[in-house]
Amino acid sequence: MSQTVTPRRTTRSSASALSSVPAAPKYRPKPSPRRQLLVTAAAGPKDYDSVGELLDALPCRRAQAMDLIRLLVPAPALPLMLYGGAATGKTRTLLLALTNLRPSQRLVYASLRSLPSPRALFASLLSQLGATSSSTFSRQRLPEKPSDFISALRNALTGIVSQGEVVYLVFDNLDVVRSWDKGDQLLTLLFRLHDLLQLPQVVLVYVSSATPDAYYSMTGSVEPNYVYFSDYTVDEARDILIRGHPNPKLYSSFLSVALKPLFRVTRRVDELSAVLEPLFNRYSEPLGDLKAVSDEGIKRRLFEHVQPHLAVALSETFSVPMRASMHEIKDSGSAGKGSAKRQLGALFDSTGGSDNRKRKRKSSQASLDMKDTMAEEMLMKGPGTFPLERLLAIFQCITSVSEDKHEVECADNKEPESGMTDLMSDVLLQLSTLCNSNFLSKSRSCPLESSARYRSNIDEDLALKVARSVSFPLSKYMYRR
Ligand SMILES: Nc1ncnc2c1ncn2[C@@H]1O[C@H](COP(=O)(O)OP(=O)(O)OP(=O)(O)O)[C@@H](O)[C@H]1O
Repeated sequence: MSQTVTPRRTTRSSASALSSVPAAPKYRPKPSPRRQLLVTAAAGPKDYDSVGELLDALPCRRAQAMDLIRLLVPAPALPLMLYGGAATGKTRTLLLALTNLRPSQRLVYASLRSLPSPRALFASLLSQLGATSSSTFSRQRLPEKPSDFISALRNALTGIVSQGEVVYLVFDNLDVVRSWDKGDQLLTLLFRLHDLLQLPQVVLVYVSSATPDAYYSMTGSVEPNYVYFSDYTVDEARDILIRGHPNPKLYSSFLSVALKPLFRVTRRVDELSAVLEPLFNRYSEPLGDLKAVSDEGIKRRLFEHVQPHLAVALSETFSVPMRASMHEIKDSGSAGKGSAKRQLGALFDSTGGSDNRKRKRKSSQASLDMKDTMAEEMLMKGPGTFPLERLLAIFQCITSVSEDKHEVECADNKEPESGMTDLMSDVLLQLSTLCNSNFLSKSRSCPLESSARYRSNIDEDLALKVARSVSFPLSKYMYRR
């Protein structure tokens, strides 16, 4: 029965309608009878229970799971793209939805984040399809050229689908490919696979933290169906964390004090769970054998007990992993250091670093008033964007200040402070980590410069805390009107 169902083809506008469906089950309209039928059809005769179990295992991702079950039904199924921010449950939902489909299916899964090159990707796919173990492909003869890869892939897939199996070919963390050498060419190839393979029993699934717009210039001839994974709200994160907890009542009262501050630092439910678990043990310590909070007084006592540990957890969650030693940072040379330091005082202002002191001296009361109004307007607009060069310049200044302090400490035979010794120079890696964790977001590029611009999503308090953790005197350099 499921074979005859052809999934609806979404357009970009219907995709955005999809994306606007709230993730929380309570807001989702009841599925129509037709939709329920499709779900049951996809799940197979005895599987209604397992669809329920599947949805239970995916708190706050009910809408996406239902869409996936419907859209993954073979065949022919159009390619599918799952997109949304980091750790929004894309992989988890997809893999669980796939396990819920009929048994005669083959999953070929490539996480591009863990593969270093196109060649490694080709090798992984072919080996999962059993093609590399056959006499036709020895390890030395793995295809280098895309055309050889396509023909090897088609051969391997044809053998499998001719035996009645459906193959799901999943490309997870697709956005990573954009940073590969000739990544655009590979992406074009991956998006054209549907046309190149011409195998309706092969369902292509792309998973990306970048939005579909990021791939406009390289889309294939068939537009995929889209499923959007919105960021979790704090309430959704709370629902996910409480699910399956052995003491949900006490955990819930703990989360009411601990979750919000941590949620400002990370929205990843896996990270939150890891940080919260030991804190919860601390929180419940004063209760002894008691399993619940009986009144507000006890609640307050428990909060006071956990508060210092929460503060430590917050500062630990802020600290960025650091790898390189100060010796590596010294490679940037001392010649540029002086000039970098001279600029430092103006770098954190809201004007992009332009010096407006001279003009200020001359300003009349009217122009001061106008400036105040503009400042207010800027505040209302929120943080502006900045180019990568500006971030690099700030980073260089921070490392040069840290380096100087380190040198003074060494000269005084003092033990250097820990944060100072390991500021790393790999700023691009940090930039990507910051973007992935939503501390920075990539904004639209400037039409004149045509280079990417970034926006900081953190507030001043957090910036000051991070600066403290690396002993950088940020407040000295903050621009105040
Ligand atoms: N709704 C949820 N219920 C339970 N766990 C979840 C949920 N959403 C995410 N997680 C957990 O968060 C972690 C990240 O989830 P997952 O890898 O599916 O996210 P993703 O969107 O694919 O992330 P990325 O884009 O970084 O690859 C996993 O440990 C996963 O189990």
